Amino acid sequence: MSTQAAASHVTAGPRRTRVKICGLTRPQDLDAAVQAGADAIGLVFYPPSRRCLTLDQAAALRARVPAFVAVTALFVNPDAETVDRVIEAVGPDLLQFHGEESPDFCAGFGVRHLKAFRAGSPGMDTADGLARACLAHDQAAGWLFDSYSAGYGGSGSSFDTALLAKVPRDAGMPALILSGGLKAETVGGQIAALAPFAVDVSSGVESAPGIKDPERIRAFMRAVQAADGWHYA
Ligand SMILES: O=C(O)c1ccccc1N[C@@H]1O[C@H](COP(=O)(O)O)[C@@H](O)[C@H]1O
Repeated sequence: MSTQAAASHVTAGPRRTRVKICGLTRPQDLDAAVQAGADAIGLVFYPPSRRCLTLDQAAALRARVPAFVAVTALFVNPDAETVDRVIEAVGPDLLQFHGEESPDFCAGFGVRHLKAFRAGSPGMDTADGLARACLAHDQAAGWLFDSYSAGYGGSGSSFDTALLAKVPRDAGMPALILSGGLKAETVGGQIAALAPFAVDVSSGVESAPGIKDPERIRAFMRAVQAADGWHYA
């Protein structure tokens, strides 16, 4: 192999798209996600959601999570006391904000956070508008893109990813996390087209809201690995 060919092989070699499985409510689902290789799991603290947990339920799930798997606590326009109580009782590695929270609010808890954006919502219905919204949240560890649908997320619906065209992708910027209606059948195409840092799924690996399906979790993980170019036996 020539030097040039070897260099291009190294540059174009397999990458690894991180995977977050969100909306876990049962220990067996958490175990299935961890065993399938999830990098992160999400616990929902938004009372209208059928995936919403009590502090005791969340603490019990959190206790099953092994080292090197990150735990995210998801909120929609919470008050600060609610976030503090979750941090105290559950000890999440990351907070995930899905509402209209301000940059200062998101950054005010001493825990790293993801800011979710509903792509297509007013002000975020053009590539420029969405990029502007992101840049206001430059203290986030990641920008998570979800669809604009009734409620605040977890709906299983997708969005026009052309809206992501102007989101900054430079090193040192918050990670681009693709979400919204992903499933095993579609995630590979999205990874090929957009090369997100991570993908986040909830409805697409469920048999009913809040009830994960272990085979759908495994199929999703296999689809991500195949898109990345990893081939496991
Ligand atoms: O899961 C929920 O119930 C939820 C409620 C409110 C805001 C966000 C929620 N979930 C997140 O939405 C995205 C997309 O989920 P889906 O795969 O389309 O179902 C994902 O980040 C969930 O964590």
